This record gives sequence, C-alpha cells and structure tokens, in this order.
Amino acid sequence: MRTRALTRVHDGGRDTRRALADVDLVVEEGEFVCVLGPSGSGKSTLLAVIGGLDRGYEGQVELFGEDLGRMSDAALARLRGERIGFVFQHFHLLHHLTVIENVTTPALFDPRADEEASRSRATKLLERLGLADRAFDTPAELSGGQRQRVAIARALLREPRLLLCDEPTGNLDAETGARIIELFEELHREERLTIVAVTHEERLARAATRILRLHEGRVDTKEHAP
Ligand SMILES: Nc1ncnc2c1ncn2[C@@H]1O[C@H](COP(=O)(O)OP(=O)(O)OP(=O)(O)O)[C@@H](O)[C@H]1O
Repeated sequence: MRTRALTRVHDGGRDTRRALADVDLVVEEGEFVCVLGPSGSGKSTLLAVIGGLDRGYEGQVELFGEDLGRMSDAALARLRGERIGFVFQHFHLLHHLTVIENVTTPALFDPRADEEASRSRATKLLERLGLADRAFDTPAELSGGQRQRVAIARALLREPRLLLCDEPTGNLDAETGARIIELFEELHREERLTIVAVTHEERLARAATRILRLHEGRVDTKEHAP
C-alpha cells in the first residue's frame, strides 16, 4: 500500500476540515502497523481512504499495485471484498441476524463462495475468538467486547491480505484484549497478513512492527519502532 501526497478535505460548508494533509506513506506486505494520534488527527479517515471506502481524496493511493483512483466502483468493491477485512469502530453488525450469519455475510456477495466452507471457517473463527457458544445469539444479546470479536471474525472470513482495524481492542477487558492481540500476532507471523490498526492502546502498539503517528492530518516523519 502506498500513498502519495494524500489529502482529504471534509467540506462542511464554512467549516472545511483537512483530515489528511500530504501524506506519503508506504506499508509493505506483511507489516503490522499501528496508527496512533490524538482524537481528530485523521486516523479513521486514513483507514477509510486506504481501504477504498472513501474516494473523495486528492493525491494517489495504490493498493496491491493498483491505483485506486483509476478503478471503477465495481472493481474497487470486488478488491475490497476479496482482499481487505475491516473492523470498524462501531462494529456495524446486522442486528436481525445471528452471530454466525453476521460472520458469513461477506461471502453472500461472492457468487463463487461455497456456503458450507464459509460456515465452517466462521465456526472455526468463532472458536478461536472464544465465541463458539454464542453462534446463534443475536448481537443484541452480546456484550460490547463480544460484538467486537464478532466483527473481527467477520473481517477475517474471506482470508483477506490486508486487515484494517479501528480501535480493535477498544472495548475489551484486559484478558480478551490480550487474546485479540495474540490472534493478530499469529495472523501476522504465520499468514503474513498485513495489518493496519488504529489504536490508543499501548499493549496493541507494542505488538506492532511499526508505529505511525498522525498529528493534524500529517504523518509524523520520525517513524518509531514499537
Ligand atoms: N464525514 C465528515 N464530515 C466532516 N468532517 C469530518 C468527517 N469525518 C471526519 N471529519 C473531520 O476530519 C478530522 C479527522 O477525523 P477522523 O475521524 O479521521 O479522526 P480520528 O483521528 O480517527 O479521531 P478519533 O480518534 O476521535 O476517532 C476531524 O476534524 C473530523 O471532525
């Protein structure tokens, strides 16, 4: 993933905000990057842009060697579905579906996906995340931390190459948070999954291979080892 002179201005009428300003960034395949920075520094905006969800940017974003600006909406949607997993700050679970149905939703949009295989992978992910016994509950019956883990399982269903997470351990108690961090470390080490995670949490940042700091939409040029 590479950005060149990436700028994102949110036009709020009189109140125009520059959420990202001239960001030049390279994330190599297999990296585990944590993005830190104060509230409003542009972290969520950065994830949305590099994940192809927000196309209102200036500059260039390259993902898996392709220039996002040159892709059609359909091609970008396909790329997102096949290669990117998102864990959103507010989970975005579907409340009328069960946990296992939520986890398998990404496969619904792929006509080639095998329903049995998706369900079996979803079950394994839920086991790995300590939620096997909640598969048939609805999100409303879960705690915030459990919903968070459902969102993580869903993001991993399609075996993405890039995992983008906004505060993935934000709502979790220490033990569950540690379990998620271990899972990220495993995925990074064993499957060479590229992870970019926005966080305020020291524990998660320590697990990363690189720390990136944002300040008022700019990347702090002194990059830090964790
Ligand atoms: N849809 C939007 N419309 C207008 N302004 C926006 C929008 N989204 C973000 N912004 C503004 O862009 C700036 C960066 O927001 P962003 O959500 O990326 O920050 P953040 O670092 O993720 O913050 P937090 O840690 O509080 O989640 C802020 O000033 C915010 O008010």
